[in-house]
Amino acid sequence: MNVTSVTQTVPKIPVVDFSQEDCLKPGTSSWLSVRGNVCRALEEFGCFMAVLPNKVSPELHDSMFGTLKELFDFPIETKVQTPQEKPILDGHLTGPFHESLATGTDSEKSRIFEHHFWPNGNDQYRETADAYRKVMAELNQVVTRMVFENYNVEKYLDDHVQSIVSTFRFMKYKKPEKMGTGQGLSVHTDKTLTSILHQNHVKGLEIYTKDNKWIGFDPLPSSFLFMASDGFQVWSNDRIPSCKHRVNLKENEERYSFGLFSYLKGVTRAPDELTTDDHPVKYKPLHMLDYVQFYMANYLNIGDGFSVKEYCGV
Ligand SMILES: O=C(O)CCC(=O)C(=O)O
Ligand SMILES: [Fe+2]
Repeated sequence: MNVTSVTQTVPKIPVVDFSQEDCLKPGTSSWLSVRGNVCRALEEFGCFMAVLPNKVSPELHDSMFGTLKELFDFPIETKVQTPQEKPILDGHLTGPFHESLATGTDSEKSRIFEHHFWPNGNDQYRETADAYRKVMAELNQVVTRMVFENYNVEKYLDDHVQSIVSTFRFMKYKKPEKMGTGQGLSVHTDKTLTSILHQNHVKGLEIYTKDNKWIGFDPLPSSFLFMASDGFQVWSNDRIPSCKHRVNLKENEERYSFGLFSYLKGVTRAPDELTTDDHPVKYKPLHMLDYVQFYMANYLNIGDGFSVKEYCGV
């Protein structure tokens, strides 16, 4: 009898290294090589781990998580009064295992958020949050440009970028009381265009692959998880899948994370170039801010797994 050895390959979240000089400069050879890696990863996984050691120092990382602990330690009365505007993308939210605090990213909203918690301001919070927000917004712009170039639709890039509106959201997860799949955040895709996440050392974020496997995100102090979300799936006419993920808490420590969640104002639709006879249009035009409000208002009935295909698929 022949014994055949079977090698099982465990998929891994693709890692894209942004440390090479010039890779953030369009047209350079390192830009083109990173662009290839980014676009392959997005089409295959809907996400990738971006490593930016030159942009995020361990000191910045530690300072941010120090200030986030202080933020979540405010009394619940202060947290629930976090300023919130319509359409609701900011403010305080709670779930059974986590809570989040979110602020708009423009300077006025950032100032109001900071002064809600610290009436005299807080330099550590402001400086670290600003530094992260800048790096994450730059990463968002760079990746968006790479994707538009990849599909030869750069002519739409400026209008697209001008319509992006973002929220900066901080999250704290309790220590798990018991082991359980999905404890933390259950399986979902984000109702955003893109989400960029950063976290402390406590693992738990997992992404779902095309071949039905869950893979864990192994963070580094200088890494972000870049996720394409529902809006990108609609825009790309299904070429880039919305990354399905969950938070599965297993470590006996509090987990902190934060993200830049970006939306497109107005209507999102695939460019004509991405809707062809052999790839016909898959979605009705999507008004993303209405979609988010619909999801939040109907959450109890439609649940976490509600997809953009159910909302506006043709
Ligand atoms: O905390 C994380 O790492 C993930 C958060 C998340 O998936 C979300 O807020 O939609
Ligand atoms: Fe998410």
